Amino acid sequence: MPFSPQVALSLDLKGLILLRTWSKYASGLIATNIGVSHSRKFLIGGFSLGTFFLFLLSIALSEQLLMNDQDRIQNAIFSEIDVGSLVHFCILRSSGFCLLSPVQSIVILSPINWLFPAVDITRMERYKIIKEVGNGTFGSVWRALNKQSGEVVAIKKMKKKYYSWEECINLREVKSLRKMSHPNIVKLKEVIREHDILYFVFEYMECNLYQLMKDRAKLFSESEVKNWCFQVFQGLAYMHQRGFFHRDLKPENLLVSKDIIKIADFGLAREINSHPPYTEYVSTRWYRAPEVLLQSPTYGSAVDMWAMGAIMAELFSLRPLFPGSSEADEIYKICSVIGSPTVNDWCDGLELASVINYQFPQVTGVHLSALIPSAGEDAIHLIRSLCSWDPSKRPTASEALQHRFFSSCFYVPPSLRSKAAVAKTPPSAGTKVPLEQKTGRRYPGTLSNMRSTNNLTSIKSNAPSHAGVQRKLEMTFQDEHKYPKSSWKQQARYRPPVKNVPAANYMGKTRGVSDTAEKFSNMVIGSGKPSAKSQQPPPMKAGGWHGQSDLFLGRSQEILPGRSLSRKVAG
Ligand SMILES: Nc1ncnc2c1ncn2[C@@H]1O[C@H](COP(=O)(O)OP(=O)(O)OP(=O)(O)O)[C@@H](O)[C@H]1O
Repeated sequence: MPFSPQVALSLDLKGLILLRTWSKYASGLIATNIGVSHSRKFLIGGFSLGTFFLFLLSIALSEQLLMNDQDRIQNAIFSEIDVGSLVHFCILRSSGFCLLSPVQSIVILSPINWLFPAVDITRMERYKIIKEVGNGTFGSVWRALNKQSGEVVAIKKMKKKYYSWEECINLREVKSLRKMSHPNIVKLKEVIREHDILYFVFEYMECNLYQLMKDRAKLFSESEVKNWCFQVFQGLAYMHQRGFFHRDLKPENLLVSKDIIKIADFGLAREINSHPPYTEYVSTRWYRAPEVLLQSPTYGSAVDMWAMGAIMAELFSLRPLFPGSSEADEIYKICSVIGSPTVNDWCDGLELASVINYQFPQVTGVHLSALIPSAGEDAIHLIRSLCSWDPSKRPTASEALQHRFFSSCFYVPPSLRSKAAVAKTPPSAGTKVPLEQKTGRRYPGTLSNMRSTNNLTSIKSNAPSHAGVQRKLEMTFQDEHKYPKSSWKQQARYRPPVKNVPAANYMGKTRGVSDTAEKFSNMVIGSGKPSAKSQQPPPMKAGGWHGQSDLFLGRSQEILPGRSLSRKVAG
C-alpha cells in the first residue's frame, strides 16, 4: 500500500507519540526513553522502509483503537502539543534513527519530558476527590487534588451523560471558556469524558460570593464591594469585547479566593453575534433583566450589567434587591424599587409588554439610598444606571469601570495580580470609611418587602421573623401549590440554601475524603431526561396570589409565555 511522505510523516509522529504515551503510562520516564531506544534498535535491525511504514501504520491504527478519544479532544481544545514526542521525532528523523544512544536519549529527553509532560491515557485517575463544594443545576462541583502536581482543582461533574465528544465540544461552557483567558474569569484547565460522564477541571476557588454574604454578621466595607465589582467588570469587559455574554450572573457564580474574584459557570454563556431568538434562557430570576422577563427575542450583554446592578446592591445590603417569587412578582419587585417604566424610560419595554398583553403595575419606586443606606452616592448612582429599564441606557462594562465609584481603583496587570493578592492590596484603593461597624443581619428580608413600611432603619434593627435567605426559587405552579394565596406572606420567606452547603458541613456531618470519593464514584447520573425545571411553565399570573401585587394590579393578569421559557432553580 503506497504512502505519501505526508502520511508517513504523520503516522511516524503519531506512532512515536503513542509509543511515548504508552511507555510513560506503563512505567514513567525511564520506560519512555527505553521505548525510544527500542524503537531505534528495531529500526537499525535492517527493516525495509515499507516494513517500517507498516509498523507505523499498525501503531497508528492501534492508537485509533486504544487511545481514548478524550486525548484527541484534549489536544483539539487546548492545542496541547506533545513537545517531547515532537522532539523525539525530530531527533530520530534528522539523525537517521541511529545517532542517539539510550544514555544520550535519557539525558536529552528527560528535561523535555519534565517540561512538557505527555498526555496520559486515563485522566480521572490523576485526581483524588476530596469533597463536594457545590451542586448546581447542571453538575456537582468537587474539590480535588491533582496527584501528579499536588494542585488543588475544582472538578465539575456534569449530571447529563455525554455519549460523544461532539456533544461535549459544542457545550457553551467549553466553547466560551476555551476562548477566554483573564484573571477574573475562572480557568478551565481540562475536559475529561470517562464512561460517558463529562468532567470539567477548573482552577479552585475558596468560596462564592453568596457563601460570603450568607454567613456575614457585618456589612462589607465599601472598598471590599468596590474591589470585587471592579474586578468583575474587568472580567465582563473582556468577555463582552470577545463577543460573549454570561446570562446567569449571580453571587453563586462569582468565586472568591482571598481578594481575587472570578466569574464562573459559563453554562449559559452566549455569543453576542449568535442568532436570536434565544429560546432556552434559564437564568436565575432575581438577577434577570426586565427585557428577558418580558420575553424579548433579542437581548445582549446588557443583561449582565443589570445582574451586576442587583449584585452590587446585594453586596452593600446583604439582601437581594429584587427577590421575586415568580416572573410576574419579579417585575413587580423591580417596579416597586425603581418605579414603573414610562415611555421616556423604556419605550421598547412598553411595546414588549403590550405584545404579551402585560400591564405594568403603576408604582413610583423608592430612592435607592433609602434601600441601601450603606452605599455612598457614587455607588448608588452606578447601581441606578446599571438597573435602568432600558438596556441601551445601562453602562457597558468598560463604561462602568470608568464610573467615578471606581475613581480610587487602579488596574493591576495580570502578571502582578497574585502579588497583589498575597500582599492584600486589591486593585481598589477605596479611601472611604469602612461601614463594617454597622450591624447587618443575615438576609433578614428583602429590600422591596421592606419598602412597604418606609422605615428602613427600624426594619434593619428589628429582628426578622425569618432569618436566612430563600435562594431556591420555586416555579410558579410549585409556589402556588405550596403557598396558598392567604399564607404567601408568611411562607415566601428566605430559607437556608441547602444546595450550596459544602458536603462536609451539611447537616452537621463531616465526611472524610475516602467517603466522599466513594460517593463521587458511585453517584447515579441522570439519564439526561428533561427535568421538571425545563418543562414548559404554565401561564404566570401577575397579581393573584402574589401578595402585594394584587393591590397594584387590581386584577389577575397573565403573562403568556410566547416561547419556551423555563425558570432555573437557583442553587
Ligand atoms: N472553580 C471552582 N472552585 C470552587 N468552587 C466552585 C468552582 N466552580 C463552581 N464552584 C462551586 O459550585 C457551585 C456550582 O457551580 P456551577 O455554578 O458551575 O454549577 P451549575 O450546575 O452550572 O450551577 P447553576 O445552577 O448555577 O447553573 C458554585 O456556586 C460554586 O460554589
